[in-house]
Amino acid sequence: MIKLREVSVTYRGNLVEALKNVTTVIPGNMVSCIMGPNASGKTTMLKAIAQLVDYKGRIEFDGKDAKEMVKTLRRILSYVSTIDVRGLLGVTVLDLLIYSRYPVSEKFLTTMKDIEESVKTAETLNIKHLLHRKVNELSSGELQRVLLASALVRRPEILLLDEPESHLDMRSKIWLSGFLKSISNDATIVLSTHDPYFASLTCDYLILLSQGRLVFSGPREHLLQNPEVLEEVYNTPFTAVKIGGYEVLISVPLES
Ligand SMILES: Nc1ncnc2c1ncn2[C@@H]1O[C@H](COP(=O)(O)OP(=O)(O)OP(=O)(O)O)[C@@H](O)[C@H]1O
Repeated sequence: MIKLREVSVTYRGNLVEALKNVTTVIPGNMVSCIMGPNASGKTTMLKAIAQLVDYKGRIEFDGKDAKEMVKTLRRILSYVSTIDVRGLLGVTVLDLLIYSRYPVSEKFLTTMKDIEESVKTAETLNIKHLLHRKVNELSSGELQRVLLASALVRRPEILLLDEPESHLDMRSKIWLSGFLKSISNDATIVLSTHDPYFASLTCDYLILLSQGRLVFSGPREHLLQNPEVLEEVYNTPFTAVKIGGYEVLISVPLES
């Protein structure tokens, strides 16, 4: 369980207030989604949880202050954002996966276990054929899978994903949704997304931000029954529809 208590983040001195007094609880061993319009603070919230930005307030992992467990978090937490790796010129996918194991690797040098785990993870995510390709030459969708692999290769207990479904085609999105659900028994997963369909298909728990403030946090069913919460934040109509017996949220004009 991750607890945020009155967490605030500012940038550029105090000029930009990206997160304002956010208090919420993110359940363990589930998939949680952070939603909200552009610039509402989703990435900042993930980065605060990952201890990648300074914040006021308190973040706890299972009751322990995150600021006192930074070393442990390097081992048990993976944070993934597409933007961060675009500059990795010449690095192969296999290099990236092995490098990503560094915090959990047994020795300073690469071990056979690191290589085996990297190949195994690549197999699981159907990217074995990409292992010797250069990261900066991949398509955006290929890169998205590779990044997920780089996060999973160290078997994290906490997995933070910034817009993991972006750039994925529909079939891959559905695959990703099922995959994340299938591993959520063993990991606490928090992702940010712009896609209400993907969020309602994938997440057990939803968090909604608007202009840095928490507007809603609770089980997905609650938001499905009250889509007007989303409508107010996005200023656009949302509705819950049943597809194949599964209820999801979509955003479409209700009347023409
Ligand atoms: N490094 C930074 N320096 C200054 N301002 C920043 C920085 N990072 C984010 N911000 C600002 O903080 C606010 C929240 O940004 P953030 O990236 O967290 O939003 P977001 O909800 O993830 O946005 P998007 O959906 O557009 O990706 C925005 O106003 C943004 O301009």
